Amino acid sequence: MASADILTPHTPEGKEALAALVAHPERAVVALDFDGTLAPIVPDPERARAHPGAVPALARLAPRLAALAVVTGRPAGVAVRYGGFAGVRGLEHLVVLGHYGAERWDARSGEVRTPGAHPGVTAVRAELPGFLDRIGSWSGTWIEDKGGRAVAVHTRRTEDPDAAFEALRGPLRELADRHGLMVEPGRYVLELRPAGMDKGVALASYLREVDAGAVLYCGDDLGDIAAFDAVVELREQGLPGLLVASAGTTESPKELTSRADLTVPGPEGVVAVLNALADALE
Ligand SMILES: O=P(O)(O)OC[C@H]1O[C@H](O[C@H]2O[C@H](CO)[C@@H](O)[C@H](O)[C@H]2O)[C@H](O)[C@@H](O)[C@@H]1O
Repeated sequence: MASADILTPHTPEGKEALAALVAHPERAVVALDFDGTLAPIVPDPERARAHPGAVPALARLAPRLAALAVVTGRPAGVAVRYGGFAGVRGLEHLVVLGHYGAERWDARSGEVRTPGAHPGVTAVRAELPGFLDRIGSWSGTWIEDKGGRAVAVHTRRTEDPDAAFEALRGPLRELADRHGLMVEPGRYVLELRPAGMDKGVALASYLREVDAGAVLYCGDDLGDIAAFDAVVELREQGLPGLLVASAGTTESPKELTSRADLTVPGPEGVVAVLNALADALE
């Protein structure tokens, strides 16, 4: 992929934000989602790993920026492990906002700050296997235990992931309601987690914290729409923002791609964008 060509937003807002980012990288924040953006989608969520070009590209870019963040639905520590983000030269100031922003890992300290287990999640973790048996969920439906802050039910490995996903929506909503949780839908995954935090709230608060002068946000899934919306709102208040969708498969949600200033083909395209930006800043 030709390096400079990929970094070509098609909207005036995107072009303006890219110009602001290149003019003052020392005030800019680059924030990216993990699965589907930095890591290719794979059938087994425990085998997801960052694209081999992702960490080198992030490490090239980070020293030129005000801040670099990964904003993910994963527990922060899991994203750090699967991403290979710890102890990397150039990523000494990386921040990973996990569980949609409820958790935070700082490369500086190497520690995760977490609000601890939520009683509703604890109850659902215990109830879920029996619940899925009782409702007769599709064979291949898989529970991802994400610790005390969320539990996810995946249908990618069933015979008909769409049908299995649709069949689960109603029952899981009812289960979540009963335990004071919300259902976060994603790419063949329905996640039960506490309300009150999303990637938009997390991103906006982080941008305020570092006094960002411009932002690039890149994501691939429904959970990233809150971050896209936050950037659109901040743009209206004068903060230049570039929205990048990691897409190119039939799974890419239109609600996300239609809001993007730039759409690139999956993690490979994201790595190309990061390298093109690093080239522009060098
Ligand atoms: O916010 P993200 O970093 O994008 O995390 C969202 C969810 O991603 C993971 O599931 C997705 O990726 C899996 C591995 O490629 C794939 O098998 C699955 O179908 C996708 O939905 C993760 O397992 C979830 O916990 C995250 O919430």
